[in-house]
Amino acid sequence: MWITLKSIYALRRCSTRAYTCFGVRSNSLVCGKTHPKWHSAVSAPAGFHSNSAQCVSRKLVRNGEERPTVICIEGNIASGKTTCLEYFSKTNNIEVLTEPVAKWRNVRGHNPLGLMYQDPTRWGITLQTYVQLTMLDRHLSQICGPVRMMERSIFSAKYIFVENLYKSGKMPEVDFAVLSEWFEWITQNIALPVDLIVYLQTKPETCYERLRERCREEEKVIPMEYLESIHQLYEDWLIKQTSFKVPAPVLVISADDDLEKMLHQYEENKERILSAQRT
Ligand SMILES: Nc1ncnc2c1ncn2[C@@H]1O[C@H](COP(=O)(O)OP(=O)(O)O)[C@@H](O)[C@H]1O
Ligand SMILES: Nc1ccn([C@H]2C[C@H](O)[C@@H](COP(=O)(O)O)O2)c(=O)n1
Repeated sequence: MWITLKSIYALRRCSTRAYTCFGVRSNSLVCGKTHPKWHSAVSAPAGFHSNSAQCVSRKLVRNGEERPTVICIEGNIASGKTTCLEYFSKTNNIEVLTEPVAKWRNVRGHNPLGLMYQDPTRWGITLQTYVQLTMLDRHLSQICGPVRMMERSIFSAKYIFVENLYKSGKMPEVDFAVLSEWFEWITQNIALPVDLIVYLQTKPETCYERLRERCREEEKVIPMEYLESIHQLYEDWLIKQTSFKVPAPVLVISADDDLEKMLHQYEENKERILSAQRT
């Protein structure tokens, strides 16, 4: 099975078992340099699903590059994540990666985000499959500085949005099963390090107001209950820490305040955020 990834990887082998063919390809242009096309042609153990315990760690990792500190900004829809990233983008040596919403609104002329809001049962799987792919691409994209700040993560895509669709009865079980299989394969086989999660904690009411103000066409149908469900899932994941594994320490920033106060809070927390320790 050949897999094409955008970044460079080497397969860290930790077992002396015989391997069959498993390749990783890179075709990306990085800071002006083109990387060799093919990297690492090693293989997965036969039947790796059933005997994966024999291979303690065989994740795909970057090839000799020093990795940056990775900080993910998490929060409800319209909680202020992009605005927060805009603030940090003015700081030297921080690479800011916003969510690829433009792609979710236009993939080869189709709008899976809009379709999902119109008919979540039919199109939830379509949007979330694409979100998973594009978020993976974000996590794996080439390093351009010592600190990377990302809007959300592949983890919240699954633990919050896919979970919400499924739990609310809007995603068929088979769609959820397929997405879960993909997610588990990805996270078990590819190293996706996160060093700090900054959770912008808001009341759902605040998000509702900001959503109305932002007025994104596809989101006009979002009711308050949707924001409440997303809020609850975030709280269970990052505050109570009772639902899913939290991949990094969490810094909670209360984000209901007006813009001026928020910018002040970001300034105050800047050192703490940027000095996140690599795990
Ligand atoms: N602290 C704030 N007070 C009032 N409005 C805000 C604040 N932060 C962001 N906004 C506005 O709310 C909307 C959503 O913010 P945005 O940063 O796009 O949220 P997200 O990226 O989390 O969806 C935008 O119109 C933005 O200008
Ligand atoms: N996995 C995801 C991630 C995001 N969305 C939706 C929610 C919003 O309508 C839009 C962008 O989110 P924002 O950055 O504004 O919080 O994408 C989703 O449905 N599934």
